[in-house]
Amino acid sequence: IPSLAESEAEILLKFKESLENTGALSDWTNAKPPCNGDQENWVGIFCENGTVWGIQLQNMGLEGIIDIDALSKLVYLRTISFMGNNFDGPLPNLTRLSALKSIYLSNNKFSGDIPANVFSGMLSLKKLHLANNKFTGQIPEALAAWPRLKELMLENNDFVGEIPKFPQDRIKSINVSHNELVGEIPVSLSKFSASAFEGNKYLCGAPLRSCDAPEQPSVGTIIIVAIVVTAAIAALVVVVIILRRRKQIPDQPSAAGAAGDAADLNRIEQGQQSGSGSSSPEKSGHSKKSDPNVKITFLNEERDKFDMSDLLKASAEILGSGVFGSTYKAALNDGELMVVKRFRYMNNVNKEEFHEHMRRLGRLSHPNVLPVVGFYYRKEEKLLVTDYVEKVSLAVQLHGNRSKSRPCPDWPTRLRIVKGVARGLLYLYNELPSLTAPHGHLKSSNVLLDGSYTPLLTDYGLVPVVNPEYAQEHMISYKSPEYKHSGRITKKTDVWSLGVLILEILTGKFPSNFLQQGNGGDTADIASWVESAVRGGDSSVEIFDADMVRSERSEGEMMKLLKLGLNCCETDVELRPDMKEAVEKIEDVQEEE
Ligand SMILES: Nc1ncnc2c1ncn2[C@@H]1O[C@H](COP(=O)(O)OP(=O)(O)OP(=O)(O)O)[C@@H](O)[C@H]1O
Repeated sequence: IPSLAESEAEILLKFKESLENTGALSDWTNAKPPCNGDQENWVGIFCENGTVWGIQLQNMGLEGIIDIDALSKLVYLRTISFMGNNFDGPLPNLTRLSALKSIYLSNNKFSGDIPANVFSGMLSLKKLHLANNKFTGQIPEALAAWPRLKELMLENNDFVGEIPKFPQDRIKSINVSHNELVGEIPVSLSKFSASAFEGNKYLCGAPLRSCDAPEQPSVGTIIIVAIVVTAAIAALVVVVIILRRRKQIPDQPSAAGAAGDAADLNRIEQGQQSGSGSSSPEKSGHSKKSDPNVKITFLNEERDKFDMSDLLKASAEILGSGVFGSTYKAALNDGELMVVKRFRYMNNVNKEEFHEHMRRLGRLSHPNVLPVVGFYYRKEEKLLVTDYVEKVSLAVQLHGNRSKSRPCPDWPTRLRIVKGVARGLLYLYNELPSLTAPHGHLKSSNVLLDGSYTPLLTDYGLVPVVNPEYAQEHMISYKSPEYKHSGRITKKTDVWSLGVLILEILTGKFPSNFLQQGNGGDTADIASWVESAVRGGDSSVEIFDADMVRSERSEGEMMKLLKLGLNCCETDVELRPDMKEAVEKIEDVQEEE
């Protein structure tokens, strides 16, 4: 439509006039219209049928005024992104852009309160990204009423007050971390990970600490609480047994064991409370003891360098709560950061077998596998100790708050992450051949990234020790199509998890957001979504993460990896590559053609 295209050029040039530092927009001139059909002639413009449907001017050093009046004349405009520029002052009055589906204004210098009515009438709004600015005041309550709002990214601002009460299942992705929010997290948001809410000192409720729980226990307290609770239960069992004996009910087979347990637990409790926590390495093995009862077993002599009393005393900050329990970060005296993860529901094997399995895990050594440094064993609960990994998880990196120290990973970084994950997995396959799913719980929160974005796998090799019913309900392998169809996991189940992870990395979409029951009882998943988008000929802009910086010459390789991800997700296990083949194909993908 030439006349419309011309007028769009005029509108956009008018829009450019109020911007400053527009060096990056040098091809915005009258020499060519912004769109020819679906072809974009101007940088940062997305076209469809000769009209502009999107403007994405990211990381261009732009400042000045965003001319909403001009933008409101672009009748087909549905998405705007001005992320990563230097815009400041109050949020522009977006009310006139009522057809917008996505607004990305993160990583600027906007400030001030957001007027309550600024989004009024924006009934199509699906995604609102205002992270890493200096907004103040309340999060507008009206956002909770927008029928289509799915993604809300408000992290790293100075928002105050309570989080609006979003209806159940409306929001698919949220981050309000590092603000000044207070009060209880609405129940409708409690399913999101703690990282979406952390950094708000007075915010509480699931997935953060309960509103009346203390904030930072020490690691020692965590252990003591676990022991005391267990001891109390055991003592209760003993009392019941004694009472039953008095009534001359014949002994139950478990009585002696339970009484022994209780005595043992009481000893441990006393030992723990009076124990100095000083340590001396045990000559015959790699274990280190502080007293006869409470001991963390160290799995690697070279790492056997910190004193257990350091760890017990260290104040532990909760990092989040997963399906097995909470994970804590603890700083030792010398500043070294450790992570202690509590595991419940881990009684599938007896103590000796558990120790043996941990020793197997402790022997692993690969640049993409986070070693288990040590563990603490109680029948009812285990603690696993690992190093703290600086950039936290891939999940946080992909879906969490963005800042200078945590920028959105670009395509080369994402490809390196996929390759590292693949190498780590292949290593686990080679070293743990007896396990059906050597990882078993692969997902983006279990891929940690170090300072140079090297991925490190964690929570691997646990399927054999987790109680089967619990594993079936909660571990990633048991969400696979083959488990749903045949009740079995196979050697290709981790390949499926790898496929899902690849799709998540490329699309920037969180797989669990797709796990809702469809009408026919079918479970929608990220692979079906990607597959139908590819089949339907959706543009790469719509499929790949819009925030992922890449060059034009990388699109072909990105598509190659996407298709490989889909292949790994094949419902029919026969059609999936095995781990070795999958990794070989991943190694073939290049940054650019
Ligand atoms: N060693 C570590 N260093 C830094 N962050 C970690 C470390 N281990 C776990 N985390 C982070 O702590 C948070 C809580 O982890 P946790 O393992 O308890 O839950 P999860 O990974 O979300 O779920 P699951 O229990 O199913 O693995 C996650 O964001 C995770 O990425």
